[in-house]
Amino acid sequence: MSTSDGERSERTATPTRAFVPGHITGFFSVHPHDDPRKAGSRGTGLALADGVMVTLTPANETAATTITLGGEPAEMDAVTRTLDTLGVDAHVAVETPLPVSAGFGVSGGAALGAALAANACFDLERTENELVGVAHAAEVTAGTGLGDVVAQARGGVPIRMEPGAPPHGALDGIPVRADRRVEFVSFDGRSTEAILGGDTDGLSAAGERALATLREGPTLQRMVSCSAAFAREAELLTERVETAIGAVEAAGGAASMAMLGETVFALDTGLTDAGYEPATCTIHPPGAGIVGIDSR
Ligand SMILES: Nc1ncnc2c1ncn2[C@@H]1O[C@H](COP(=O)(O)OP(=O)(O)OP(=O)(O)O)[C@@H](O)[C@H]1O
Ligand SMILES: CC(C)(CO)[C@@H](O)C(=O)[O-]
Repeated sequence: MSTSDGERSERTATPTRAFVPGHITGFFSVHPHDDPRKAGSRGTGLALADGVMVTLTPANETAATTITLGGEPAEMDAVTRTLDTLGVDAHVAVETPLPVSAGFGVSGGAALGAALAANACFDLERTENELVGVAHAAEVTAGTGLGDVVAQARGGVPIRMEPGAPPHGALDGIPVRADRRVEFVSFDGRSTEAILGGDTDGLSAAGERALATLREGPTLQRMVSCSAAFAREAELLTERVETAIGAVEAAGGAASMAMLGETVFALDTGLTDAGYEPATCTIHPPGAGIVGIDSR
């Protein structure tokens, strides 16, 4: 029996929270398509225990969707489009310890968190794949990402074998320990929209080569070395990123650049051993999900 509108609104007044892991892309290739659910990227990345917490509160009947990032009013096209597609208006509070526009997938995380929280809060009765599809399409259309949402929904060390949201895309992954340490230093942000809006042919060719090499021996170590080869071939490195990756490698570690930000990530204590003072984090094997109701 379907739920009546009255019953539905009774069950909707409570704020709902979703957690989405951060996601560093190591390498990627761009695969456009007219249907944003089929568009996306191939590549690989790391899902991180530092992520995006989204608290969604239904807007009252006259109010439109509003977003805050770290308590400040913010525009996030991917989030707005997600809620528009789901046909709901809400206040979306996004909290994250990660820097925005620095290669950690904050916009994709906010969109996916909003989709999951809206589904619970408004009793929308969508499946996980449907919600991932809505958030992925919103992120692709906004121009802020191609593969973060599907990777964040999965967790761990996802390999994006085929582009797009379910059922179009295909994901695999590299098995890793849950508490595997990752370090990062973020020098500056970089506009994902600007890079994706430019010529991506050379970058995509380098991404396809990196994926082929990774598939010959899919390990975490190789994921990072393929990422470093990609970053160099795609000519995305800035001087300070190149210097930091070189310093980690010289100290015997593995590092690369987080796409798309001026950020270096390293396995274990790679950046510390090279003399940097990095932020530390761990790989997060589970994917995104609802974490509870905010009863305040
Ligand atoms: N203070 C802010 N700094 C940067 N971006 C902001 C800010 N507030 C809102 N935004 C919005 O957040 C989104 C950031 O998307 P972007 O894809 O650049 O970053 P990301 O998702 O954190 O990382 P990446 O795509 O590099 O992994 C954009 O839609 C931008 O308009
Ligand atoms: C385009 C991208 C690097 C932006 O973070 C990511 O979404 C990806 O790997 O598709």
